[in-house]
Amino acid sequence: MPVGHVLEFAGVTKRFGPVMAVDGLTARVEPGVVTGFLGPNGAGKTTSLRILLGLVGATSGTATIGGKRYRDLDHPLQTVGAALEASSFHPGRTAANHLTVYAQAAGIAPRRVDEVLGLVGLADVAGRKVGGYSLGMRQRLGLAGTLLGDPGVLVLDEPSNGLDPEGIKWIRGFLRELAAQGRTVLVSSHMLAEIQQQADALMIISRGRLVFQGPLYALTEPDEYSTVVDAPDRDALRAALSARGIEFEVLRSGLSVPGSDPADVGATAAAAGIALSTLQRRGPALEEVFLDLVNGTRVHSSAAGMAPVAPAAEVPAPSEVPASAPEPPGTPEDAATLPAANPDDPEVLENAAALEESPDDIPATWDADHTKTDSDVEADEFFSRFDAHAAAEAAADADAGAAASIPEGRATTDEPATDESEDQR
Ligand SMILES: Nc1ncnc2c1ncn2[C@@H]1O[C@H](COP(=O)(O)OP(=O)(O)OP(=O)(O)O)[C@@H](O)[C@H]1O
Repeated sequence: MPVGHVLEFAGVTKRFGPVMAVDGLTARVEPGVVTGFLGPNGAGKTTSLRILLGLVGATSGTATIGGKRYRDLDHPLQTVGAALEASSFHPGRTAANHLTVYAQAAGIAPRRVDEVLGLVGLADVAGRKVGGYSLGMRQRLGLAGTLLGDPGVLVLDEPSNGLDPEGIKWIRGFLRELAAQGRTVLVSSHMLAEIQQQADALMIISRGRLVFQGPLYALTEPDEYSTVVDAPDRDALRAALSARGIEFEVLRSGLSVPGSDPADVGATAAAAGIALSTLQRRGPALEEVFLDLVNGTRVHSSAAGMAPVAPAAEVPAPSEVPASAPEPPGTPEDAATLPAANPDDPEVLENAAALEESPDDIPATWDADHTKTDSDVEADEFFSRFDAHAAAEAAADADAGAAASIPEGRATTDEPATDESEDQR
């Protein structure tokens, strides 16, 4: 069974020129539960996750997985599965083909591709090109990719985006199951209503700063709750509460007793022989609490002193932002995330060559609907580095006179491909 790890953000700060994307984020994510990473658009969630995954360097502070930075992990793909965008797949490749490339590059057995596609409900469409997939299907494929290495940590950026209600229900159960197996599951979202259904614990950020961390129920304080009680004989109920010195407000729907426990109110009514028609606990609307936290009008003790105090300045578009500390190309983080390819494997080379497919192979919907995102660029970079690596290795082998010893099987995998799987891929 995969082992979950604690994720730790320690004073993480990231500046993009004048934009403070993440501002001293200190938080801890525990295994065994689904943790929601919540914040409005532009709050700094994706940047924090990218720092955790070594895709971008922090200006200061550290983010670790089981005490190690991503680049120091011995087996990154078997430790962390991450999906930061649903659309970072090449539209001209099939789902199975895509995952096969990743699996081969990481030395993961090809049968795992079929397993994970089955787990996310894509087995029947594994042979279809991803360009024809709906957003929800691409989300499922992203999730399948994260599971390839059977990792103990899952980091998912807005995984419910584009899912229909049935898909949302499915992913909720699926993530809970993964967490129940002891994995660490961190899921970002900008919608409380969505994360409320999925997560047991919450980390909320606003303008790059932590404004809450803890279990969902701790979002509100116990004294913010009241008991709403009513009886067919409301006058008798009022008299019984008053006789005990219990203060209440009169609502249309009954009597509201602030800061009380429904059990105590019920016992008072029972002692006076009053039958009740309503006995309910009511709290503040979580959506209001969330908005107050992100607007800075409510400060929670879990993030005391860290909440934003002033409205954010207008944020320039990324393209207008001069990079004060540009990321060096080919950082050690990049190298660590690039699994070694086996250049001798004919299928690896064939897969790499498939990327050069004619644009006619790409469904028209892709061109019409899709704008290239950072993640697409990352995917392209991944494959181009993959190709370059394979070509360099092949050239080195040829120089050494090793070309004649090209193996026929898959040196990076532990089982031969079947005819069926070859056809599908
Ligand atoms: N590469 C970049 N260059 C400049 N600014 C950036 C870059 N990436 C992010 N930002 C800025 O950093 C801030 C945080 O962005 P980030 O994408 O982390 O937020 P988010 O919480 O994930 O938002 P969303 O929910 O909209 O995805 C935003 O102001 C954003 O414009």
